[in-house]
Parts: sequence; C-alpha cells; structure tokens
Amino acid sequence: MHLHIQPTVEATLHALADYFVACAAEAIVARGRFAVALSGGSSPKKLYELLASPAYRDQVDWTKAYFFFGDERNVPRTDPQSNYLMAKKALLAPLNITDDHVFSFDTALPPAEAAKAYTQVINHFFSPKPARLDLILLGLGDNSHTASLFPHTEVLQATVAEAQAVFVPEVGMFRLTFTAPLINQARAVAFLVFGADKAAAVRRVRQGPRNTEEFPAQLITPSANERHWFLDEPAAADLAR
Ligand SMILES: O=C1O[C@H](COP(=O)(O)O)[C@@H](O)[C@H](O)[C@H]1O
Repeated sequence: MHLHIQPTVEATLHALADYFVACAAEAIVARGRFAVALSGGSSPKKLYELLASPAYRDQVDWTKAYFFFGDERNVPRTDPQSNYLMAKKALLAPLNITDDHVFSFDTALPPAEAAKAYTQVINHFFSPKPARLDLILLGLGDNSHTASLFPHTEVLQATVAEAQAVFVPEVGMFRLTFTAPLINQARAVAFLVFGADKAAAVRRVRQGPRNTEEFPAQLITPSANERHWFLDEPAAADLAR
C-alpha cells in the first residue's frame, strides 16, 4: 500500500499523472499494451484534462492504450451524468483515441444485459488469460463507495470477477460496475481523493474497523499487486500518521 499525500489538488493530480505514465510505460514494455479502467464521478475530470495537456500527452504511447470503465451510470452516452461522456470530452477526444481502443458499457441495453455484455467484452480482450487490467483508477464517495460499490447493496457480495448491474436506492438509479474481485485482480489500483468532505471516508476506509457493508472501498485489497492512494492534505487530514 502506497500513500501519496500532496499539499494541493494540483500536486495530487500531477503525482497520479506521473504514476499513470509510469504504469503505461511498464505495461507497454512488458506486454505490448496498456489496459486501463477509468473512474467517473466528480474527481477524475481534472486528471483526464491534465493527461491530455501538453505537459503529459507526449509521455504515453496512446496508440498502445486501451480504455475501460470501472463503473457507469445507467444513462444514455449523451447524458451529462455519463462517465463515458466525461472521459470522451476530457481525455479520449483530445488525444484522438480511436473507438477500437475504447470499451464502454452499452447503456442502450437493459442494465443486467449491459453488465453481462461488458463482462464478455472484457474477458474477450484478455482471453485466454483472466481479465487483469494494468491499472484501475478509482474515486471515493463521502459514503465510502468506490466504483459503484455502494453501502448495503447486493453487489458487495460478489465472488466472481465480472461486471454487474446494481440498483442503488441512495441515488435512485441502476449503476453498472466492476465487482470487487475484478478490481482486485488488476495489476494496480489508484485511488484519487481530494477535499475535506472526503476526510472521514478516507479515515474509515483506511483505518476504521473492517465493515465492508458500511465502507465498501475496504473490499479493494489487491494484496499481490500495487495499491496506491493519491490524496490532498484536506482529504488526508483525519488519518492517524
Ligand atoms: O470510483 C469512483 O468513485 C466515485 C466517487 O467519486 P466522486 O468524485 O464522484 O465523489 C464514483 O461515483 C465513481 O463513479 C467511481 O468511478
């Protein structure tokens, strides 16, 4: 477990962008391609914009990068809530990533079918090996959810590495998400969390008693692999150090 605490949001974004670049380079040298799962929500947009900026865009061989999504809102791809749309605007379009390098949930399908189809897409990409993303980017909600693993939802019981659909009463909609076993078999995961409103969740997930129903991000324990947390000082403020 690696903890990276930076004084500002900007420094936090740069630290994760540097890690992203290193991960991509290592994967491309080792396996000839870089498979990354993007996160959604409010936090990662600035990271994507930074990666697409002149400071970073030439540091990755994007022709060898393949993009997946760790979770998605069950909305059309044109909806402002769509994780795909946000990533498309902030990262994929500015870098001219071609559609054959982008694998997103088909939200035109009913949720359970969309999850099943996405599981097949992922497994086919990695076949015949198990689906092992090189890097999964994650956020953390103030309720301790990550990806769309929300407190007290059925998907928390998942034992299979796949994508699932889950109705989340808290947000009143279906979400599509990687299960914890799928996230945990990634080669690396990186949480990006900033802001004082996340400090309590960061402390509970990292240092609280184990209670994965209340604090689902505790399910993310890729013990054999790299687990990184990129935090700004306000998000890290409640941690015992
Ligand atoms: O991993 C993730 O976390 C967020 C929570 O992040 P926030 O920045 O919106 O608070 C989640 O909702 C998102 O979809 C996911 O990919």
